[in-house]
Amino acid sequence: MARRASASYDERDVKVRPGRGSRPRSKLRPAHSDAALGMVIAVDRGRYTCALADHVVTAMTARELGRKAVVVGDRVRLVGDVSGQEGSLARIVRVEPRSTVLRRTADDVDAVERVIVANADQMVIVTSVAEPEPRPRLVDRCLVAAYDADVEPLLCVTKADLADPGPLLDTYAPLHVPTVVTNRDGDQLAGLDALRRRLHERTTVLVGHSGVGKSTLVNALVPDADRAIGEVNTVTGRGRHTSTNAVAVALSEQGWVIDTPGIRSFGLAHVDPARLIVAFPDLAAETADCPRGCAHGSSEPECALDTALDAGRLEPGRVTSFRRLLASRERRTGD
Ligand SMILES: Nc1nc2c(ncn2[C@@H]2O[C@H](COP(=O)(O)OP(=O)(O)OP(=O)(O)O)[C@@H](O)[C@H]2O)c(=O)[nH]1
Ligand SMILES: [Zn+2]
Repeated sequence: MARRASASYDERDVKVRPGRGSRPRSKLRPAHSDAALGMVIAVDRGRYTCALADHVVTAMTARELGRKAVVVGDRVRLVGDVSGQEGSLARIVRVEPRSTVLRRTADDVDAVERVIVANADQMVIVTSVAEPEPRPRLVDRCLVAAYDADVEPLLCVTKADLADPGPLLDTYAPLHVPTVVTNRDGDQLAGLDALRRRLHERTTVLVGHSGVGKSTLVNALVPDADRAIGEVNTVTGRGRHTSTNAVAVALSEQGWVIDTPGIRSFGLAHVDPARLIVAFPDLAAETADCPRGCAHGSSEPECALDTALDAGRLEPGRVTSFRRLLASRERRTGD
């Protein structure tokens, strides 16, 4: 299925700072202070599709940016031909400071971090009740990444027409993560209104395993998403978007939803192992009774997680998920 972006965004979504025309240019502050502000909505082989106030332009990065990665969600300053006309190419001369950075590594020991999106304030973790089966450990990893990046998580359980979402919801109930359930009903998607309310005026990144229904959600939320991506592709002249990249789509309600390609794993080499527990609040509550310095791993002699397990206060699967993640991360430091 084609990845998509929107050419029909709302100009209120792109916040333009007041001009600085009256201020003299200092030597330290180079030119381009009058550069147009845009948001990167798609990246494809060195070409950046950027949404300006009322049109979309294709851009490349200027040499002065160096090797700094520019990703979907970035607010950038553009110079050159910003008309967006066919064949035009603008230059990105600056990346504005990011409010959030969502990262991922190939595995838990990989030193190379990949920034998935910038400036997202919400992460919708999409998981289907069936086809494909839920992968709780992938969900846990997404939660870790969300908390680490200071991005608010939301769980979206899809395909509730195929199986009862109850057990999956029960698993995550103790986490107090907001949850939305959707299902196919004829050729419609039910449950969208609750999701729409959660997306209002926010920049939301959708993550999840391949096939869970992310693109289906985006298409249902933004009825012209497919047409919009077609327009972007005409601009870049590169045909269909590769499914290896994230794409931002503007919501008519204001806000952005960023579709990302399906993932099999979510490497967390960049996350401090001591912070993993933050994504497991149900477990964290039990660790108050741990001895000082307890890392809560399976080899800890007096970890309160074991006491809680024995007493039946915790679901074994939750503790296993946490400890597997912890062990996987600790391998890196050789502990
Ligand atoms: N039964 C049912 N099928 C659904 C539902 N939502 C999506 N699907 C189907 O699930 C399949 C995968 O949906 P996609 O939206 O392409 O999934 P995706 O998460 O975008 O997958 P990737 O692009 O690989 O990451 C498609 O055949 C959809 O028609 C649903 O609520 N119920
Ligand atoms: Zn412990």
